[in-house]
Amino acid sequence: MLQLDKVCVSFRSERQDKIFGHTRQQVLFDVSLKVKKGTCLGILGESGSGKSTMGRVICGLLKPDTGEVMIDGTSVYASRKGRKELQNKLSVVFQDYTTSANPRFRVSDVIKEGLFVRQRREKEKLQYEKEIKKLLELVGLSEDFADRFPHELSGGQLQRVCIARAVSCNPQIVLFDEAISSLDAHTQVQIMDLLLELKEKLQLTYIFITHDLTSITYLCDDVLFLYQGHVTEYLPVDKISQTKDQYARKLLESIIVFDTEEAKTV
Ligand SMILES: Nc1ncnc2c1ncn2[C@@H]1O[C@H](COP(=O)(O)OP(=O)(O)OP(=O)(O)O)[C@@H](O)[C@H]1O
Repeated sequence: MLQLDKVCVSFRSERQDKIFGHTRQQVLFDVSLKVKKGTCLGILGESGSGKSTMGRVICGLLKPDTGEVMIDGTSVYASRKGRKELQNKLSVVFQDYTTSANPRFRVSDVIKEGLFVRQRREKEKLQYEKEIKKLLELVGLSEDFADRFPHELSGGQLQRVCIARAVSCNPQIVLFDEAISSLDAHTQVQIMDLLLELKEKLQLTYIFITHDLTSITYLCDDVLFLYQGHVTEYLPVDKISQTKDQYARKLLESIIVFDTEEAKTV
């Protein structure tokens, strides 16, 4: 359903040795991937590996230098129709829930942002109050939250509201860019359980960008390892232990406790 084919991205950077000179720094090199309907693809890489750049390309915000992004057979960047198609089908949840929800909006207004999109697209008059109550319930919040402001919510609760906004416009795909990284470990697990539940209930497809391998193994079907802008490994999560890629192995070794003689004597 969503496909990237040999995507390359570079940014202009100023040259230190010339007053008016500039070069281009390449950030993504021939990145290709395919997200199958109803699955969750994890994109894993350390800081600066190009994950968010890839996220921006996927959600239609950054046109690649070369390569193609396709949604259901339509090229996203070739025409306005392609971008529209993507906007209709994809929602995004960002890491920074505090800035992605307007602090002057009540929770009901935050969720309404997504409902407006749905109403415009489906040309159908929505009953906002009823829809907001339904969406709050869907993400595990009571209807009393509708009148609160973002600063009156915990991080986990506010991220639930952002998730409600993301699904309120009936997307097919949701892209999560480090969406649980700022939460404490316990809340992370609760949100991941919610995401698994929503994926089933609403038949969603996920793209989950993170630097955390544990959340990939909890949520994802496939994983793509990104290292300095290159895809170094791309495989099903249940085959992850078979990877020969050095970078992937290094990450795996950081979370797997090996049964060594040394460990036994401790
Ligand atoms: N708009 C931009 N202009 C110039 N360089 C950029 C721009 N956006 C990103 N970069 C550079 O691209 C590289 C990859 O950045 P990106 O934010 O995609 O990495 P990341 O893997 O998401 O890192 P993090 O996990 O720390 O957010 C970095 O070297 C960054 O400085």
